[in-house]
Amino acid sequence: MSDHNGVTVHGPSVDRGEEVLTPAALAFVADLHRRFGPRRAEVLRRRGERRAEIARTGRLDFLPETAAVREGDWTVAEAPADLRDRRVEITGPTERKMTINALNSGARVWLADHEDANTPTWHNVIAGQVNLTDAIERRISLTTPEGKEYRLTAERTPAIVFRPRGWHLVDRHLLVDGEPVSGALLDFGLYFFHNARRLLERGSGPYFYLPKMEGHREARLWNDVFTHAERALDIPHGTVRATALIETITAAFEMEEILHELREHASGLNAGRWDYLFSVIKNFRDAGADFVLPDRNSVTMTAPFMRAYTDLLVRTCHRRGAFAIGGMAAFIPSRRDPEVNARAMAKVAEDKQREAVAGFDGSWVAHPDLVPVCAEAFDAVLGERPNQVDRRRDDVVVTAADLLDVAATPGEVTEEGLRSDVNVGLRYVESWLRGIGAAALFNLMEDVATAEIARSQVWQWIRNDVRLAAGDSLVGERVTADLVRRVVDEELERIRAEIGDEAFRAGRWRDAREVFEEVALAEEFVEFLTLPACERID
Ligand SMILES: CC(=O)SCCNC(=O)CCNC(=O)[C@H](O)C(C)(C)COP(=O)(O)OP(=O)(O)OC[C@H]1O[C@@H](n2cnc3c(N)ncnc32)[C@H](O)[C@@H]1OP(=O)(O)O
Ligand SMILES: O=CC(=O)O
Ligand SMILES: [Mg+2]
Repeated sequence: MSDHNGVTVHGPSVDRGEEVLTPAALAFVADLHRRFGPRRAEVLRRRGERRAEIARTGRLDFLPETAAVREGDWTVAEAPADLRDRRVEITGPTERKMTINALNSGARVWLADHEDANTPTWHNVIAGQVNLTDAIERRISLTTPEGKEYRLTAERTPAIVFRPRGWHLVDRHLLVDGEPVSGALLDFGLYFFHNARRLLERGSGPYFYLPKMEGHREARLWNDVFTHAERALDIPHGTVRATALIETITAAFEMEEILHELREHASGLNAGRWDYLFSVIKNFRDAGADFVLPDRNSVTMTAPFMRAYTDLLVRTCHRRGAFAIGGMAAFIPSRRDPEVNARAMAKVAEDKQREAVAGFDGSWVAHPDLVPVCAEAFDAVLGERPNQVDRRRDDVVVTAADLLDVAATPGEVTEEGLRSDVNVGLRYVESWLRGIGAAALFNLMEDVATAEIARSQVWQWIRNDVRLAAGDSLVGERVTADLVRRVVDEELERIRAEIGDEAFRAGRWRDAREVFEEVALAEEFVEFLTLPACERID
């Protein structure tokens, strides 16, 4: 533990951590926290107010007070050279091996993730920053304990777009005046402090993905953080480029306003489909049967409310000269099982083709083997053009009712769906608690966002007296907290039988069960599963 000018570092020691946690970098982060912490608290308070309003009315609408922004004539800043072609973006945590693999993947952009795919252990947070700087310096290499060598082989590496944590999380490993620092400001501050100038010198820039925002005031806060940070380090205004994830239902009603707030720093919007589904469930959890979603794996991007959301996103972006970036198809290829591999390739190809045809300028993949699949889908539509921002989608008309038309989603709630939510929820939380924030489970990518859907839909089914429409032993049963506890017992037993007693004992299954039951069953809905889970790391 070290204490300097009101900044206390509590985290365990991390190899080369002193390169990241320099007195000047800590002072920069502390200044951000002191300056913007109260506004962060204010935006979080507003989230609570808005949610109370949704609970009261069961509705949401476009904001009357910002109509002039939606109707006005404005565009976002021009794209820097290395962000003009974003047709394939690979995402992943900043762990060293994956960093090198992502940089060698052939993607145009690497989303270096400290949000959905990352457990914020102190090691992950700080080692991730070490890896990022090494990556930018092109001096990153690794020899694994098994003797496998990793180094940069790609001549052209992807532009790095760093995703800091969202506004909701704090990091107890670093206290500013005795208060845990905002995770968002810590991640942003360290990355910007160490790398903004380095990136500029290499013909790139400090680029960010902004996660889990719920409205334009949160975008204004980020924009003010960028402006201040640029000024503080004497970096030209507008150097930062931010892509805002539209991954909450409230933000979907403020896409124009979010881009407008960020316009001098904006690069585009991304359709973060998994958190979006979570947000729909969370916000309308007590709005009755019309908002109850069927089994998680049966909700697809062709559901009318998802189609409305993505069409509106493309229309909004292209009207404002901004990039529209697609989301993550969950299917993960397998280098061991050709059948699983072929299915993943086909499913991802279908998803990326749909996005390219709808007007997106590029999209995400979760695995290096999917880079060519996404590239092919976008090459077919873009050809030699770097993007299709000039393709206006003025034909799209999306109303509030379209965005909220959850009831038209086909599918059922089944025993298989319930068991899958419980089994995947437990496995994912267990993995997260061990510091691994993204996992392939049953050949699907699971991260915080997908796990949030699993637990929140269980919560919602219980509150809405849902009965299981199909299944073996449980068909016709009403989903209750007791039933879910029984399923938790059975699924944990299944996992124990599969991995063996020894591995089960060595895992974090008891903690995983406690966290899962808290976030799926507690009377009072827990806002984010990572809040109780963070109490159990380091
Ligand atoms: C909702 C959202 O926010 S989506 C964005 C956040 N989520 C993510 O970023 C998930 C990213 N993807 C991943 O983390 C991984 O692909 C997983 C965990 C799903 C699967 O990983 P694995 O089980 O290691 O897959 P697999 O064994 O097939 O990997 C093969 C190789 O590709 C590498 N690899 C897999 N995914 C990635 C990735 N996203 N970035 C870099 N390298 C990767 C592996 O490290 C492995 O390398 P190696 O052969 O040198 O050992
Ligand atoms: O961050 C992306 C999502 O789908 O959630
Ligand atoms: Mg997300």
